[in-house]
Amino acid sequence: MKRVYTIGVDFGTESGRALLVDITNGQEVATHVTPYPHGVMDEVLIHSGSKLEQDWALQHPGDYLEVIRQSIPSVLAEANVSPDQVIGIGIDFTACTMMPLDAGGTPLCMLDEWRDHPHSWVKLWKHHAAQDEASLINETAKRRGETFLARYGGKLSSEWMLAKSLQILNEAPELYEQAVLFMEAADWVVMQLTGQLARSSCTAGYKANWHKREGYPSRQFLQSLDPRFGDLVEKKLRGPVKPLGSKAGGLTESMAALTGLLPGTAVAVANIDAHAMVPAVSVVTPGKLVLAMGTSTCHLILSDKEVTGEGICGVVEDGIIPGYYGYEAGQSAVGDIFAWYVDEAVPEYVRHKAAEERLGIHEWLEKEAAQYAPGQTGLLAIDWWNGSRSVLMDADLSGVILGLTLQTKPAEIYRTLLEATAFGTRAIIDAFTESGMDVQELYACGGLPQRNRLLMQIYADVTGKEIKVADTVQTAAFGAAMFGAVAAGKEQGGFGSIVEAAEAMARVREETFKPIEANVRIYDRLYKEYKGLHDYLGRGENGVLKRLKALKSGGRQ
Ligand SMILES: Nc1ncnc2c1ncn2[C@@H]1O[C@H](COP(=O)(O)OP(=O)(O)O)[C@@H](O)[C@H]1O
Ligand SMILES: O=C(CO)[C@@H](O)[C@@H](O)COP(=O)(O)O
Repeated sequence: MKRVYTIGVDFGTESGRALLVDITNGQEVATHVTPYPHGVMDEVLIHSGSKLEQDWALQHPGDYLEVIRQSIPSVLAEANVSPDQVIGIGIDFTACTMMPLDAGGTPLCMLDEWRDHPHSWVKLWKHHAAQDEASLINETAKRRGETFLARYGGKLSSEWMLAKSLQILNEAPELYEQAVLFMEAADWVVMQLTGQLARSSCTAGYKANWHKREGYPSRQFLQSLDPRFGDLVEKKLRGPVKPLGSKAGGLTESMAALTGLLPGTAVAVANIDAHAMVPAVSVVTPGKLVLAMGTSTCHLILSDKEVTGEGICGVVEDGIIPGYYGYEAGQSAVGDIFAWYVDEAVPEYVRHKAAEERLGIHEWLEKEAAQYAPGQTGLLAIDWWNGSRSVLMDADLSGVILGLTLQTKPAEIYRTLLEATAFGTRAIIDAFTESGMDVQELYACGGLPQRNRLLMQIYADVTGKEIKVADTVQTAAFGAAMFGAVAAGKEQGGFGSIVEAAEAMARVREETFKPIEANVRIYDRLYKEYKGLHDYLGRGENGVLKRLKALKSGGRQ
C-alpha cells in the first residue's frame, strides 16, 4: 500500500518550520526550520534604518515565503518522499499578525513607494502600539452595549485586527486609504499557496471579532470609532470566511514549482498556532486545558456551553474543534521573559560557568534553580514583561520582581521568573473556573515543555494539577499537518474530520508531571501574595506601572 503524508508549516515568532507526517501512524518523518532572515523588527525599520517607536513589532512577509521555499523542499528531500505521496498541506501562524495589501495581494511594504513607511509592514502579534485604539474600542463598545464584547472577556486586545487597523487609520490615513485589504499573515500565505482569498474562521473569530451568525462588528459601531472606519469590513476585511478543516484551494502551478509538490495538492484553511496544537495533543473534548507554551503562552479549552467572563480572550463557536465552543486566554510573554533574563541580565560569570559545564545558559540556570525549594528564594515576580493579556488585558502593565537582596543569585531570579509565569497560568485557570468552566486536566505543548523540566514541575506544583505533555516536537506544525489531511479528505487517503485525524495521529507522552504535595502548599501561599500584588498593581489601586510607562514615553501623568 502506498504510504501517504501531509505537511504542516508552523510560522512562529522567530522562524518557520515544516513537518512531514505519515498519516497512517502520525510519525514525524522529517522537519526543517527556516529562521526568518529579518527576524522581528522592533527597533529600526529595514532599508531606511529609521527608529521604531516603543511597543512596535514588525515582520517582513518575504520571510514567510522563504520558509516555504526552503523548508518544504527540505522535508521532501530528507524523507525521500515523492510529491504524489503528499496529499495535503496545512499551515498555522501567530495571530493577529496582519498586513495591508494592494489590489493584487502584494503587501504594501514590498512596493518601493511604501517600504519606508512603518505602517506598510506586517504588524506582528506582539506589536503593542495600538493600546490607545484598543482602549477607545473597548470604551465605545461598552457604552454602546455591543454584544460581541462579552465574548472577548469584556475587552479587546491591542494585539488584534480592529486596534491594529484603527492605528493605521489614525497614524497613516494615506496608507489606510491605499490598502485594498487587511489580512492575517496566516490567510495571506494560504492565498499565496492557492491563489484563493479564503479567510479562516479561526483567525477571523479570535482576532477580528467575527461570529458565525452575527458576522463582524457592525458598520455603525465602526463608524462610531471614526467615520472613515465604517467600511472596514466591506472593504478591507472582505473575502469569504471558511470553516476550519475545510480546503482553501489547491496548490498553484508556481507554488508547486517552488516547493516540489504537485499542483492541486489540497491546502487547508489557515489555523492559529496555539489552536492547531489542541487536536495535536489529542484534545477534542471539553475539560482539558491545553497550554501552548513558547515565546508566549496560549490557554485553550473546549466546552459545550458558551460562557463569558474576565480573562477569556475569546470564545468562538467551532473555533478550535467543530461542534464546541473554543476558549482562548493567554500570557503575552513566557519564554520571552526567560529569554530577556538570559540575554539582558545574566552576569558574565554565569556564562562562564555554563560554558565550562558545556551547558546552555537556560540549562545551567535550570539546574541551579532546581536546588531551591519553593519559597526559598524569598522572591516573587509578576509576569507582565509584555503586558497582561489575561486576565487584565492591558498592554501597559510591566513586570515586577519583589524581595531582592544583596545575596540574591541569578538562579533564584530565574526560578522566580519561571514561578511568575506559573502563577499567571493559575490566575487564568481561576478565571475560567469562575466563569463556570470545568478545568479537569492540563496538557502542555509548544517548545517550552520539551526544554525545561523544572518549569513543568513548577506548573504542576503551582496549579496542583497533573500535566500531560505532547509527544510531538513541533506540536503546532503537527496540528497543521492534521488539518492538511482533513482538507485532502478521505478519498485522497486523508480524514473526514479533525476528530478522526486526532484518533489516528495525535498522542501524548506516557510520563506526566504530578504535583508534589509539600510544594503545592507553599505555592498556595505564594499565589495568594501574587494575586494580592496582581490586583493592587493591575486594577488601578496603585497605577505606578502606568505612571512609569507614561514618564518613559515623555508623558506628564
Ligand atoms: N531551556 C529553556 N528554558 C526556558 N525557556 C527556554 C529554553 N530554551 C528556550 N527557551 C525560550 O523558549 C521560547 C521559544 O519557544 P518556541 O516554542 O520554540 O517558539 P515560538 O513560541 O516562537 O513558537 C523563547 O522565548 C526562548 O527564550
Ligand atoms: O496570540 C496567539 C494566538 O492567539 C499566538 O499566536 C501568539 O501568542 C504567539 O505565539 P508564540 O508564543 O510565538 O508561539
